[in-house]
Amino acid sequence: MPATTHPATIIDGNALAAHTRADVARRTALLSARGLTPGLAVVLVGENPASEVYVRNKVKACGDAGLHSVLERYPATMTEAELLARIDALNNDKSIHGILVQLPVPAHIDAHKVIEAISPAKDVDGFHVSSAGALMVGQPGFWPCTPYGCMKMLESIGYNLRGKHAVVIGRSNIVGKPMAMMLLAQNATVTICHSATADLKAMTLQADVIVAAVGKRNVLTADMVKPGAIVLDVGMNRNDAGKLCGDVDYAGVSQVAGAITPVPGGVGPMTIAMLLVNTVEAAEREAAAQGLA
Ligand SMILES: Nc1nc2c(c(=O)[nH]1)N[C@@H](CN(C=O)c1ccc(C(=O)N[C@@H](CCC(=O)O)C(=O)O)cc1)CN2
Repeated sequence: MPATTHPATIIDGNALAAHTRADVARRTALLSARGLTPGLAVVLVGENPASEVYVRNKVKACGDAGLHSVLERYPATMTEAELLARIDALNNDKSIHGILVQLPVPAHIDAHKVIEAISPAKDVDGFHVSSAGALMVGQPGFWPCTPYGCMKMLESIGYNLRGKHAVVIGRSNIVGKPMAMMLLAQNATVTICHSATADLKAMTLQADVIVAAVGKRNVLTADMVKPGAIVLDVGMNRNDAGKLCGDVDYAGVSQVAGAITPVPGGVGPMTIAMLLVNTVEAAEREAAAQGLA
């Protein structure tokens, strides 16, 4: 058994998201007073029940913060060409500053092609190759909402990443890779682990910060965590009782870690809050381009 310290500080994603959304509401009010209301288009193709919840929450969060939003829902039979045509129309819609296509899309649609069709200026998910490239080279651009939210959570506890060892478990384009880039930009030493990592425990035991983003429960257990480490759980899974849980064995790890994010109520709410931040940012850039700033 690992040495037990004391229960970890819980990083409350709901509270931080509420605070972040209040700041978005303030920025939105300033823009609206100048005649430019930030607008988000959310496109959902098919009937994935989890996606239905997420897009509803995104639209509600927009309304609560004073943003304009449109939800475009299409049947799973929508063709890729039809979806690309809708994105083209939204790219040219002056009332829309941010566009997202909820993932996953049905199998007959190429998600990469769809993401690349979104104008980089409206890519508030931060998934476009231009956005990924900008993050990689430290240029202004939109950061993917989930890792961006993780960075805000670290900031909220005043954590200084300089010289710290961060281990990211997972190498997806929308979480693991951008997460590693963001940690690196803050001068952390970063290790990316994945399904072919020979000895995951040997890696995580060295980590001051661990981000678990695999999509599999109990990927990180208490014996894999150095006492006092910061643990961010990006996973969204169901346990045997059907209850929502993350990638981390929360009960065990929270006895060893210095701080930890819960699931639910951790990184998830921050994903939506950072989407609003990116959308208001896109609108602010447009306002500046129009000389309204
Ligand atoms: N176009 C996108 N698609 C997807 C993204 C994304 O950022 N852009 N991320 C995920 C889903 N997602 C947002 O879209 C998301 C997932 C979970 C949550 C959240 O708040 N979860 C709650 C629990 C919700 C529940 O009870 O089911 C929590 O963790 O507290 C927000 C957003 C994949 N697709």
